[in-house]
Parts: sequence; C-alpha cells; structure tokens
Amino acid sequence: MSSRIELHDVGQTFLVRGDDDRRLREFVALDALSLDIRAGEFLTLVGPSGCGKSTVLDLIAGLTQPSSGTLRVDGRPISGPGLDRSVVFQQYTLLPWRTAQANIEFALEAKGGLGKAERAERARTYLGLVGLANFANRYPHELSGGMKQRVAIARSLSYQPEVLLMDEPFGALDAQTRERLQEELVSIWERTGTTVVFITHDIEEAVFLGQRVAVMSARPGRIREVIEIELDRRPAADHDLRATTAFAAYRHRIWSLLREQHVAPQEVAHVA
Ligand SMILES: Nc1ncnc2c1ncn2[C@@H]1O[C@H](COP(=O)(O)OP(=O)(O)OP(=O)(O)O)[C@@H](O)[C@H]1O
Repeated sequence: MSSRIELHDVGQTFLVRGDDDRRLREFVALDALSLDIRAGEFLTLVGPSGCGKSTVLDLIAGLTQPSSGTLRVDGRPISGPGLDRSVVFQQYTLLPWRTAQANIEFALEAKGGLGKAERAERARTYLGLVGLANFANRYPHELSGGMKQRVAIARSLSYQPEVLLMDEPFGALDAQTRERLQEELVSIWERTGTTVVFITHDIEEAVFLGQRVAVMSARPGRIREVIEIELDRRPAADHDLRATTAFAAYRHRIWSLLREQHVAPQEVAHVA
C-alpha cells in the first residue's frame, strides 16, 4: 500500500502585489522542479525558508495546480485531493468538541464506506498505533501538544493512505517530545509501508527520518541535491544514532549545502 510520486519540470507562479506600487506581479515560487519519490520510501524535504517546500506538498496533495509541468501518483496525473494521499500539518487541526476517538471516527465517516462499528474499531486501532489507547475519551484540550499531534497522525493513518504528506508536523513540539515522535513515526512507517514525504527545517530531523533527504535551493525553488542516507538503524536501547560519526557527516553535508545558498533577488515580472 504505497505509491510512487513523480514531479516533472514543475513550475508554480503566484500573482502577488508589489510593495511599492501595489501592482500585480508574477512571483516564481518553483521553477522546473523534478523529483521522483519511490513507492514506500520516507523522503524528507529541507530548504531555506520560503524556498517552496509547502508549495510542493500542496501540489502533491492536489490542493493546488501547477503553473507548468506534471505531477503523477503511480502514473496517474494528480488532478485534485484524494483519499490515497493524506496531509498532516504543523497545527493539530482537531475538532475541540470531539474526543480523540470521535475525531478519528468523524474523519472516517466523512470518508465513507465503513459502518459505525468498523469506524470505532479502526479509530481504536490507530490510537493504539500511536500509543494513545488509554486516551481515546479525552478531548483535545485535555491532551498535550505531542498527544494532539499523535491523534492527528492517527487520523491521517486511519484512512490507510498510500501517501502521507507531513508539513513540519513536529515543529511546535518540545525537543524531547519531538524525538519520541520521530522514533514512533519511523516505527509506524516500517509497519505500514506508506510512502512518506516529510517537510522540516531541522537538519537532524531530516537525517534521522529520511531514507533520502531532498535539499531544495532558494527562490525559485528547485531540487538542489538528493542525498541517500545509509545509517545503521538497528533498534538497540543503547544505540544513539544521532551521536554517531556517520550521522554527523550527513548533518554537516546538508548544513553546508544550505549554507552555500544565498537568496536570489525576487524573480518578478510585470503582468499588469
Ligand atoms: N498563495 C500564494 N500566493 C502568493 N505567494 C505565495 C502563495 N503561497 C506561497 N507563496 C510564496 O511562495 C514562496 C514559497 O512558499 P512556501 O510556503 O512553499 O515556502 P516554504 O519553503 O514552505 O517556507 P517556510 O520554510 O518558511 O515554511 C514564498 O515566497 C511564499 O510567500
């Protein structure tokens, strides 16, 4: 249950108002961006602020259409959102008046195709998967930030999507919670085999999670380099992956790539 995603020569241009004369101008956010994401892989996407990471994710989710180029999932052109792709944002986006369990059941109801008992069962299964089996009846305000984000992840997984798109999902969490959720996410990914595209600002997070790290260049956004991460990920209690020399070398390589970048002058052209 995983899909291959292909982006070929993708361009995205927005119309923005100029600061000086308020005239509409074209703003090139992405230019000829190509990327092939393998079925079942965990790909992390890093790049300077404003380089177009969320724009890429929105395009894969089908929330927006590109100005040029093509995007495909398993060979099919992406023409809009679909239940084969699920998005987790930085904000928790839970319904405050529903319990954790009911939040997931509600999302499954909207999806359709499952009876009441099946929805309840599936919600329990996925809450269990993210370690919240005992918190099913709590309302969002009774959960910590990390727990709320786990519910959001459980909700996205409960659709059993082929692609999980994550836009800085751990950005608002404290360092300890973040590390724990990173480990849980890897273990969930190993069990489900879902294709994951994960945006982050954090180089260590990108190296820890990604089988490959795609580094984007500053405006207009393109893929600068895709780095294959080969680390000894054996799950031993005393194995601190982040403390290894190999981990530090990858971290440094990506840091250097990002540091080399300077923000090009805004690419604008008058259109009105
Ligand atoms: N709907 C829009 N209209 C106009 N400009 C937009 C729109 N969406 C994004 N942009 C611009 O496109 C560029 C890329 O934005 P995007 O949010 O994809 O970057 P990002 O790499 O995710 O940024 P960050 O790391 O800061 O979250 C930015 O300069 C942004 O201002």
